[in-house]
Amino acid sequence: MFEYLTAGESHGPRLTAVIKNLPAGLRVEVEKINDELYRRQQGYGRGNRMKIESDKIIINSGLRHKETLGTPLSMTIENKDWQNWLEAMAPDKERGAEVEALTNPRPGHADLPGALKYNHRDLRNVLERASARETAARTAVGAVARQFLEEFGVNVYSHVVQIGNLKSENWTDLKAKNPESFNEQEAINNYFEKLDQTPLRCGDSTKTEAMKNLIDSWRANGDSVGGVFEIVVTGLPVGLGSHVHWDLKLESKLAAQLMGIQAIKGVEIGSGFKGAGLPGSKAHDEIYYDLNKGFYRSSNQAGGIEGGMTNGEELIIRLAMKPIPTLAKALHSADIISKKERTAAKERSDVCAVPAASIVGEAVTAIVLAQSTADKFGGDSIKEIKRNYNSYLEQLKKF
Ligand SMILES: Cc1cc2nc3c(=O)[nH]c(=O)nc-3n(C[C@H](O)[C@H](O)[C@H](O)COP(=O)(O)O)c2cc1C
Ligand SMILES: C=C(O[C@@H]1CC(C(=O)O)=C[C@@H](OP(=O)(O)O)[C@H]1O)C(=O)O
Repeated sequence: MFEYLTAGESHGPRLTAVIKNLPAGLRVEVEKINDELYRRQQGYGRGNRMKIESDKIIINSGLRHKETLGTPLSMTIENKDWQNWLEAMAPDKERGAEVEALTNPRPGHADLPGALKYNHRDLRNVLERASARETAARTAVGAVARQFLEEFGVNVYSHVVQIGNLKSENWTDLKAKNPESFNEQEAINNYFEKLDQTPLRCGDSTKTEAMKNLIDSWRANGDSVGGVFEIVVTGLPVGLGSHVHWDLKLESKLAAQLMGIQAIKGVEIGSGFKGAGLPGSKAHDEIYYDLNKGFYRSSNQAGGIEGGMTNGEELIIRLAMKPIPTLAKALHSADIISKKERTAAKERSDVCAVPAASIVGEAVTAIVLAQSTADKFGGDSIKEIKRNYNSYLEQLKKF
């Protein structure tokens, strides 16, 4: 379930997303999809393209009176910038003499390996699809997945924890500070990226302005900057994913799809790389039992996954994003036609897309979790899936 495809070039007419097999009877609010598209566009550090676009979803099939039909859900997002690229990106017109080929590849982008692999002599044939414009379509798919997950009380949050070398505390640090007085809902409200708030939400609000200033200084230098964001998921039941085969493990599904986001170069679950340096006595989450709560843990180093399965604790993921490859002070490159020394192409570009990517990270996480939930509880309608889910909860209660 929730298999999907996206299509579309960055400066083509529109982006398309098709979700192949959703359960019937799922309530989908178009406004909630638009909210996520809006959040993705807000991130601090973006370039001028975001002033042109104002992404809105168009539903083409699969939804009737706000409920899924169990048929393919197809959606499109118009590229407003298309109007400025009618000649350069025309699908069914011969190439005009005025359309210049782009021949100076950018280090760090798909330009050169893509041209060599696909035998293109115009780098635009590669970059148009490599572009993270595509993440708008994935965010729309994620927004549908989120609405499915909400039916099961699952919520996905994110915030920025590092810009350049400037770090802020993460969710695990925050919870460890005052475990006795920790109020989960209050912390969630204070900590995570929201629709109506600053476009760079860092849990440690004292660092938010410093992070923005850092992005501004990289922009002033004609440079770019990367960072790390953290995703936290609440409300997951025990047992999504499986230990029985490598490709059924929840981490392998999460890592594969999250690494599929443009410019993401590292995935960490729970204490991750830091955990590798801890003694075993400090690295694991001791098991307790309470008649009301059932089995629970006093810490969450595992980040909510043990043996490839959710263990009922919060899912905690951190993703490293490299600095944006297009630089105003362009890097050294070589022309693919003349083979002579040239500086890399410098198109209009973002300086930092870590806050924006955190929204894409939420969407992709929601997609993986919706897929895993549908795999475990199966069914053609949302009612059938819920029935299976509720009877599983009963089984856990009686365990
Ligand atoms: C939300 C988002 C916005 C991005 N904006 C830009 C940009 O404006 N300019 C650019 O060169 N790369 C940008 N990137 C990164 C490139 O798309 C990415 O580095 C490129 O496709 C090569 O893929 P790779 O970094 O995964 O190897 C962005 C990535 C994301 C997730
Ligand atoms: C369009 C989006 O991001 C784009 C991602 C991107 C890249 O190379 O990845 C390059 C830029 O495109 P342009 O050259 O048109 O300014 C970004 O604006 C978007 O996120 O919607």
